[in-house]
Formats: sequence, C-alpha cells, structure tokens
Amino acid sequence: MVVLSKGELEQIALPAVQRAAPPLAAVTEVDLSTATAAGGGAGRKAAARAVARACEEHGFFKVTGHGVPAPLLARVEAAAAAFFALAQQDKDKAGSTLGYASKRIGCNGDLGFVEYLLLGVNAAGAAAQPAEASRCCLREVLDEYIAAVRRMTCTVLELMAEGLGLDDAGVFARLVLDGDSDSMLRVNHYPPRPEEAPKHGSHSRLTGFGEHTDPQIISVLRSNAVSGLEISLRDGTWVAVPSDAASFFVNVGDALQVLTNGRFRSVRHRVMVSSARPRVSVIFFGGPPPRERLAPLPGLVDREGGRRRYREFTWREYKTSAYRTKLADNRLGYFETAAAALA
Ligand SMILES: C=C1C[C@]23C[C@@]1(O)CC[C@H]2[C@@]12CC[C@H](O)[C@@](C)(C(=O)O1)[C@H]2[C@@H]3C(=O)O
Ligand SMILES: O=C(O)CCC(=O)C(=O)O
Ligand SMILES: [Fe+2]
Repeated sequence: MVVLSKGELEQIALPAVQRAAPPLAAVTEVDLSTATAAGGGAGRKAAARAVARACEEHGFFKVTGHGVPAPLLARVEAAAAAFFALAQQDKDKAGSTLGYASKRIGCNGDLGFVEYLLLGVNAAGAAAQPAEASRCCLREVLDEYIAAVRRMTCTVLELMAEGLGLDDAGVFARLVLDGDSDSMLRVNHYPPRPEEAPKHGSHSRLTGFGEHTDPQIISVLRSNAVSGLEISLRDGTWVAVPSDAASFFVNVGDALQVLTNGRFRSVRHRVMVSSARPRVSVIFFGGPPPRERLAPLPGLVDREGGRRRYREFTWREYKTSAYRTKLADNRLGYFETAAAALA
C-alpha cells in the first residue's frame, strides 16, 4: 500500500480546480494481424504507413491483433495483483530481486502515488535477476510475457522502419534483439486513491506517475481496464487515453526520436489517479546495447537537406545523463545540435 505523508500528498496532488483531461478523440489503431498475414502485402504497407503517421503526429498508437495470448495477459495481471496484495514487509523483502519500490521514482526526488517492480531484461528476453528468485511464479510468468512482447515489439519496429521507407527494415528491431540490449520491464500498481475531504466542492487529482518521455527506443504498454494514462498533444494539451485491456499502447522513446532525426516524436505522458479501482500496467521498454552509438540515420538526415538535429552519443552516455535528471526534464536538449535549435 502506498502511504503518503501530508507533504508528499501536497507534492503529487494537482489542484482541485484542474479538471480531468478530455479523452483522446481518436487514437490510431494498428491491427498487427493484417500486417503479418500471409500474402498481406497491401495490409502490411497500410499498417506501416499508419504507424509512421502516428509516430510523427503523437508518438503514440494502439496495437490490436498483437498475437500475445489473452490467457498469458490474464496470468500476468493476476500474478501482479497477488504480489501487490502482499504485506508491505514481504514486498520490501522481494524488493532486492524484483526491483520493488514504492512512491519514489528514480533517484532525484520524484514521487508518485504508485508502487512498482522494475527489472532489467537480459539477452534471452528473460528478466535478469538472481537465480534464487526463479521459482517465484511472478518471475516465471513475467519471463514468458517478456518473450512474447519482445517478439511483437520487433514486428512494430519493422513496421516503423518500413513506414519511413528505410531500405533496412531491421534497423530498429536489431537493437532490441541484440544480446546486450538494455531493455527493461516495469509493473506499476496504482492503488485506489485515498479518501479525501473535497476542497471547493471537487477532489484534487493525484499524480500516479509524473509527466515524462521514455528514454528508450520504444515502450509497449498494457494495462488492466482502469484508465489513468494521459498523453500530451503537440500543442501541449493533455488528453486521457481510454483503457483497453485487450490491446497494447506504443510510445516512441527519446532514442527513436534521435534515430529518426526528430521525425518521430517521443511522447510526453503521465498517469493520473482518480479511480476507486487499482490500475495495473506492465511496460516493456526496448533499449539498445549500452555500447551502441546513436545518431540520426544518414538516409533521414539527407531527406532534410543534411540538417542533423542530434549529435552522436552512446546509449551508456545518454543513460548516465538521464539518470541525473528529474522525471519531467527534457533529456534530449543536451544532445541537440545548433540545427535543432534553429528548427
Ligand atoms: C527520474 C527518473 C526515473 C527514470 C530515470 C529518471 O532519472 C528519468 C527517466 C525515468 C524513466 C521513465 C521511463 C521508465 O519508467 C524508466 C525506468 C526509464 O528508463 O526512464 C524511468 C526511470 C526510473 O524509474 O528509474
Ligand atoms: O503506468 C503507466 O500506465 C505508464 C507508466 C509510465 O509511463 C512508465 O512507467 O514509464
Ligand atoms: Fe513512461
């Protein structure tokens, strides 16, 4: 259970006057079954175009027909719910092997009304944790989930490359499939919000996970049927994403914004807690190997008359710099070139 002191509550409560964000009018939906069907050349082209358009416009879209079995999704959800229902001392004990933490996000003072597990994902697609944890049922089901979601993620990354018209359709997927890929899995649990005396006739909204962009190439999110995720549109307005437990949501991350020379946008998002029901979300963050040199792809730079918006850096360098920032900071500013500033 996430217990907040008065000071912490004040830090994550948005003012009572702030109304709930309006729902996102239309989220692009990409049906992967049409993109992967045998003889589905036209379907694949259409899906690739839709993916690229969504990544340019919002950096966000929904995936249906994903092929991750519904019983596996149900098992992950049940195992996560069972873990978070444990007594606090048992969750704290498991913390060392499953990366459990509560309220504190990162190490620079960010707080949220959330508890979570955060696991590194190794080359085989399994959560990289000590062997003694391997008998735990949650670990086993998460390993199975990671393998299935990583496969689907690579299909989505191929569609992104095809939608950009790149000759090498595997250019993004290879980074996530690399044996040293720095990928992660996060399981977030947002407890029902605590009872609070209404101020000025309405409740304030609690920040579950403060606004940020994800650092990696791609984030693939699934939640139970409880909403709370909001994305920021290009004009800065926030919109709520209606939950859909049967689908996945894809976020463009900062690394993909760099590789595409800013053509795909890493989406700013947050989670607000206002429901009487707990939200459980599971996010696979597909990242490159630490040694990987990231820079805008030459083909995409050429299309912009040679204007290169980001300098080259390694993923290790980016991560070191990212972990010094606060959640809401713009982590790409440090890597921008003068050309980006002019744009
Ligand atoms: C405040 C922070 C938490 C974070 C690392 C950071 O310094 C800035 C990025 C944050 C983020 C957002 C997306 C993922 O949830 C995450 C695991 C990641 O890779 O970057 C978190 C980091 C975290 O919770 O440690
Ligand atoms: O829990 C969610 O729905 C999103 C959380 C998130 O953005 C993150 O963990 O990076
Ligand atoms: Fe995120």
